[in-house]
Amino acid sequence: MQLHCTRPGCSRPTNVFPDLDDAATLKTVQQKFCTNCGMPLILVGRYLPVRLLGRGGFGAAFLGRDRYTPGFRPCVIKQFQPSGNLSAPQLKIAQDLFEREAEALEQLGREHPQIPDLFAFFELSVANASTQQDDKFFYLVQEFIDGQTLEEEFLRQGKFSESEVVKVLKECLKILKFVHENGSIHRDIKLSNIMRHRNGRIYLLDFGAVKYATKAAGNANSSTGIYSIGYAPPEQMAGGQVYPSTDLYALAATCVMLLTGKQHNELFDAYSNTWKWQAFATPSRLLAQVLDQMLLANPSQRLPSAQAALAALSAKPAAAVVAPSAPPPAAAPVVAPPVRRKSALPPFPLVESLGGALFTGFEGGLIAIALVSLLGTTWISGGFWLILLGILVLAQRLRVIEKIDLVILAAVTFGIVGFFGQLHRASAFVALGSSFINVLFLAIVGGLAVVTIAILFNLIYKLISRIL
Ligand SMILES: Nc1ncnc2c1ncn2[C@@H]1O[C@H](COP(=O)(O)OP(=O)(O)OP(=O)(O)O)[C@@H](O)[C@H]1O
Repeated sequence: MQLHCTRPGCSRPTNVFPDLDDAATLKTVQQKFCTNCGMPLILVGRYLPVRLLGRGGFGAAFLGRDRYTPGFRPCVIKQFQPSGNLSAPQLKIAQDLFEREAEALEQLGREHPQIPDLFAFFELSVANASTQQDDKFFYLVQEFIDGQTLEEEFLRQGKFSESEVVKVLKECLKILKFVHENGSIHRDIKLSNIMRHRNGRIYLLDFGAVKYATKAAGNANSSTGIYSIGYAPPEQMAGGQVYPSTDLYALAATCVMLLTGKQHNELFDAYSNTWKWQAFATPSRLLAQVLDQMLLANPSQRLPSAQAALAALSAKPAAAVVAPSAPPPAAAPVVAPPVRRKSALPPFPLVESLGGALFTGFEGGLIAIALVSLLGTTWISGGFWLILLGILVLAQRLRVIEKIDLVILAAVTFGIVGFFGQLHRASAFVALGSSFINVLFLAIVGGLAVVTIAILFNLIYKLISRIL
């Protein structure tokens, strides 16, 4: 069996112990030490670090096994190292803070199914041969989530669809609502701290509060450094007070990366202090409004809570732009991005509307053929035709169907009408016959007609938007 040394900087951390392949020996062996640096490998006699998962500025995360459970339950062992050379009183503060934050994490993990359970927290004093002093290490052991972080998914697949982003956003907001209502703030929401279990469930990982504990001991007056650049809002970057809305900003920054497939430095214009993400994605108006409200630089103007963001997401688009009740931003520490003058009408991208029109026309032609074939040229078939067309337009507008769905749906309908439609009964189309080619011809003509109307409509629409 392989055990991984947790001493930072150990030059040969991988240790192989063939005798530990035997489960009975693994359960009873007293201790094993790193063959390179002498660090004890079986932590508090129980947890076995097996593999390094990642190393950050505050320590490292290891995949571990719990040898006190029958199946050697997998777990994640997180190691935090207080920054700098701390004096004895500073180290004491670090210990107290770490303990307090671990208690908060224990409660959150126990009570919320989408926050990993905390199994153990402990500190370890290990002699350091080169300094002749004891090194102190802090460990948290928590539930292993068998899945992938959104960062891994993002690097593999690129941008997410709008519905995937909305799912992630809503799930995280619900978890944050619980976290905030319990008096905690995550402080470090980002792609690598959101995980999707293999069963699809979203988890929130890595509460920065524990990092805060180890850092704050070094500089009790500052909260600097407990954030990730690109995700953290101005108040956090400036080392100021953090609020629940600090987490909302970071979550929205995460979502715009997922929506656009771009890194935050491509989406944020530091010169004008504004987000430019809408140049790379055209989500529904409601989602765009909510994300923009979460991304406001001034915390007093930002959506104030996860509950407010969830409510805004299920509100009608116009309601989402209403600013939250907040104190006036007179003495605001940060500059809010300039409010863009928006047209009273929603954006209507030309390419999207032409695609939609082509699809609607194509489908309209096919549905007309099917209905006339089945019901004849009656008021009933006309009424059905209008209802079905209305549903199609609405489904596109609400983005229930979009992009590749349109092509698949058009192909499926075309196949059904072409192969199974009783076309010969359509008196209006008898002249054209019921062959496959004629169906295609009719559908294309229908599509082109609607495209022409859509172009005219778009021109008129733009004209009205400009006047308004
Ligand atoms: N509870 C967990 N279950 C499964 N994997 C985890 C868990 N916690 C962390 N990981 C994995 O370990 C990796 C490293 O975690 P860690 O929190 O140390 O780093 P990070 O979040 O990438 O960096 P930083 O410390 O800068 O925030 C994560 O990216 C994730 O893949």
